[in-house]
Amino acid sequence: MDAVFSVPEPHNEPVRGYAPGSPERDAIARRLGELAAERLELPMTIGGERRMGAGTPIDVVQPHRHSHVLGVTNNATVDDARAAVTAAKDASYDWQRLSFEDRAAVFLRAADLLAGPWRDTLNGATMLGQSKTIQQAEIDSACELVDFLRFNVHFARRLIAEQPISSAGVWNRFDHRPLEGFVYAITPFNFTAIAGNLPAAPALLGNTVVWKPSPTQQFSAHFTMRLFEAAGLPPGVINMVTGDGIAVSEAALADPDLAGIHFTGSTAVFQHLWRSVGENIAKYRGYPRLVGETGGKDFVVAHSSADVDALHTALIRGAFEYQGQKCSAASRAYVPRSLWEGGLRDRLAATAESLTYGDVTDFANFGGAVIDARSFGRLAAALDRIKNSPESTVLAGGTADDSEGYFVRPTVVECTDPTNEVFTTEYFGPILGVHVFDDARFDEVVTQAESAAPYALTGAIFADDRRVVDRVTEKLRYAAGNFYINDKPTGAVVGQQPFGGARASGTNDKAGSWHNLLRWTSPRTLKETFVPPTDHTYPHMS
Ligand SMILES: NC(=O)c1ccc[n+]([C@@H]2O[C@H](COP(=O)([O-])OP(=O)(O)OC[C@H]3O[C@@H](n4cnc5c(N)ncnc54)[C@H](O)[C@@H]3O)[C@@H](O)[C@H]2O)c1
Ligand SMILES: N[C@@H](CCC=O)C(=O)O
Repeated sequence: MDAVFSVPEPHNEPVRGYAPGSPERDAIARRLGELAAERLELPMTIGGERRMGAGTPIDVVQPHRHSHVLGVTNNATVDDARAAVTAAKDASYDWQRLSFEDRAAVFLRAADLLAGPWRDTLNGATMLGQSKTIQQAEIDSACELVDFLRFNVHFARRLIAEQPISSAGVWNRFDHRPLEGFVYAITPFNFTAIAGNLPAAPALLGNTVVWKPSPTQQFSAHFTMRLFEAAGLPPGVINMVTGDGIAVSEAALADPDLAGIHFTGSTAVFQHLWRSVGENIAKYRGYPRLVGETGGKDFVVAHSSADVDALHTALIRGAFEYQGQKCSAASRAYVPRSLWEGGLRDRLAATAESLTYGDVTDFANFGGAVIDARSFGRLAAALDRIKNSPESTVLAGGTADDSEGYFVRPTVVECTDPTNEVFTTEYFGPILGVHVFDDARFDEVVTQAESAAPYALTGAIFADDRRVVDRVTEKLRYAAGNFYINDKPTGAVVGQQPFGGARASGTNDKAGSWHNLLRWTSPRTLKETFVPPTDHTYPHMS
């Protein structure tokens, strides 16, 4: 077809409310019942074929009721990983020869399927497998994933429209090639949307991918893979391998055709991957692109002019939604004594104590469980250290119970030492550290908070005094990749607040924006001269 196509204008998928009596609530309740009743095989998908593999089996359970097994998956072996790499390479030529519009249509169709008939399946799987409430699942596995898919197409279309200028007699062009080789996408447990986006974004630009989801997200990853297939994704474009990823990395990181890593997860794992790439650098055909969005120790700084109601709500939602398991979660707060002793302390503690964490299929609950036994153990140990720290006072929570599910209570800790681990260590759970300061020390506290932790992901200032907003925004310019004024530091929306951080928080390539997509192309410049010169001399030579 000879045409320059425009792509549909993207819009953010509206968030459904699931209020009592609403049709969407009845529908998700039904689907949750069906999903919970199954005990699925959760296979790999390699070159379009499903395979369980011979690696060690892993039970995928409901974190809020760990005796309930949703499905069984297997650790991919080196052979499985090699098969996935081969399948990705084999599919590469045909996939990149398809027009951009054909590739875009697959992902636009996936977005519409997800917004419609697949919505309850992805939301239900995310609720059961990752212990998200319906609100937290809806903003993730439905809306954010739909947004990623639609906005990626819009941004990629703009990117490939980018062309150089041409002088008289010459036509210059940019060929936006996919990378030469395959992309290795490794995804975290906590966002179904991120897990879907990391393989999909490079694939949209013509790359083929080996995708390794987290074992604790495998239930919703399984349905995401089925969704891509239902949307017409050809075999081998995205190859999903399962399990802990150790054997997958052994094969993928040693392969000469590794062209890029698209990672989201902890800082330690990304640093390990980066080191391995460095050690293998002479083996590769090119320099692999390394894109990693990693940990955070996200702050809320309050000024005495702040609106206390707004601050209170932001701290509760920012710290305790999804059990604090967001890279963006508010985990350290700096609060002036006038606000703290003027009522915020007691109110924050009372609200935190009132939050109910439980079975997420009971829609009355505010949250669920933390993801697994490892996370529970890490958080329980942190709570023990906090309780033994003389500078710390636990004002709410501080307890954990894994008898039925991996439950950790929303915890508020007041700590006098701003260098204590509660202000520096990413716990990835519902623990909020609060440092209270005399109002006159505000600037000093902002300076300390700026680099108290190695991360620079998200942060917020609460103040009504505009001069303070201006001063702090400038002072904390490099302390967060996503900075919020009078709002919680979580809940970035695709297309509105492009997301990512720097320092130990990652390469800041802003998921869901053209900055990220740029990393998955390797442009070739074409210069065509219509009437080439036929005399090698220049005027100054005569
Ligand atoms: N900055 C962001 O945008 C962002 C978003 C979500 C989560 N996170 C971060 O992710 C972390 C929580 O997620 P998590 O617990 O899933 O992280 P994680 O680092 O434990 O695991 C991430 C992924 O890496 C895999 N993995 C671990 N070692 C591997 C290896 N050697 N080879 C291949 N794969 C390997 C895991 O199986 C998983 O799929 C937190 O630190 C959080 O801040 C960051
Ligand atoms: N983008 C999400 C966080 C992703 C990390 O877990 C937010 O803005 O809350």
